[in-house]
Amino acid sequence: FFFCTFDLGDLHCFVFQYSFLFQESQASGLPEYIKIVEVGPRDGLQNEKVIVPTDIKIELINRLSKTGLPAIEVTSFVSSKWVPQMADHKEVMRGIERHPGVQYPVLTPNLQGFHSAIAAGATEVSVFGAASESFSKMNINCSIEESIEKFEEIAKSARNMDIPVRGYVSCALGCPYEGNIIPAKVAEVSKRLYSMGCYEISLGDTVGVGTPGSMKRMLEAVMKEIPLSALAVHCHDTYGQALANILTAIQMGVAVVDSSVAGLGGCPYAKGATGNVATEDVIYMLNGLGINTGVNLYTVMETGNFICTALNKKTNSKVAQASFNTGTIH
Ligand SMILES: CC(C)(COP(=O)([O-])OP(=O)([O-])OC[C@H]1O[C@@H](n2cnc3c(N)ncnc32)[C@H](O)[C@@H]1OP(=O)([O-])[O-])[C@@H](O)C(=O)NCCC(=O)NCCSC(=O)C[C@@](C)(O)CC(=O)[O-]
Repeated sequence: FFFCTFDLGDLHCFVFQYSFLFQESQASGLPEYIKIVEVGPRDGLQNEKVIVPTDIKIELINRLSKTGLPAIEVTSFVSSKWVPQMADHKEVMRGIERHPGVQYPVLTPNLQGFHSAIAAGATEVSVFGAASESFSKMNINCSIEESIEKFEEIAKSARNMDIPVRGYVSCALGCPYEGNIIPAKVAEVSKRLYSMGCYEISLGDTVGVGTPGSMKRMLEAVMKEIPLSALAVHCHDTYGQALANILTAIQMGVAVVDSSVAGLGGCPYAKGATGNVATEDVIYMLNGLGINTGVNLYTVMETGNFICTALNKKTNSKVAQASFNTGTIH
């Protein structure tokens, strides 16, 4: 192993990296590599009450691009009346530096959003459906069936333009309006998104109510319909279960995890739900399991520090909090 010192604000911290750990995952049957999809600039910021200046959003994404993250969700091409924080989507999309090998997806709810995104230079989009009728209506103002029709239009145009499409299924472990959601419904919506050409389905615990038990039951149902290699999990941490839920998913073979720097976030249409699991905490856990992510924990922590300072709030990352308190990352 080796260690190095670094400055985080006034702090001098030590980073220990145990390279031998990376051989451990092979022996345990866990995936050797987990792809982290950073959703902080979109999911993390969309619920912020005060409008974050565009140059801060661009700086956040540029910093994240230097951490080794393979995918960074940039913004969403939705109505500014619905989500005012994302109104500067074009400027953000046009303003960021793009690093080779990094994907920069954006959310598009309909063809109007898709065309605006492409015009602004997007090269990957995500459609976002739900396994709950009520959430679909509250979030995108249409039923699940109507949303599928809109997503099919996007998928068709995207196919013609060689644009990859990712699909979200919100409320995969519970709905803020309907409560329990049956796994069969999640599997059904996931299958429809996958069948229309979404290369990956991200299963969203939008309200963060899931547990390892409900995660397992939901994944078992979805895995009957969709190859494991096309699944991702997207966990909010409202009930403090996100890391346990992610561990359950990766023990079942899921190798793509969404997370948000500093644990920022929440959905404007899921009242009370807190942010996504913190990227720092996911990386720390995966490092400890010997799973490679290619992401540098220290630079993500620095980026978390940058955005928390800009937003004048405390990080939600336990790893960042502990490192600030003790001056050490193990
Ligand atoms: C989907 C709409 C637009 C439908 O909204 P609508 O009102 O039904 O749309 P419409 O087609 O009737 O058009 C009404 C107006 O909206 C405009 N409009 C129409 N489409 C667009 C567009 N794409 N971009 C910009 N403007 C648009 C359109 O031009 C028109 O403008 P007006 O003539 O009144 O000036 C609306 O409901 C909306 O924007 N919803 C936002 C939903 C959202 O962003 N939610 C948060 C993200 S989802 C989430 O966080 C969950 C996730 C993904 O993270 C996973 C998880 O955690 O589970």
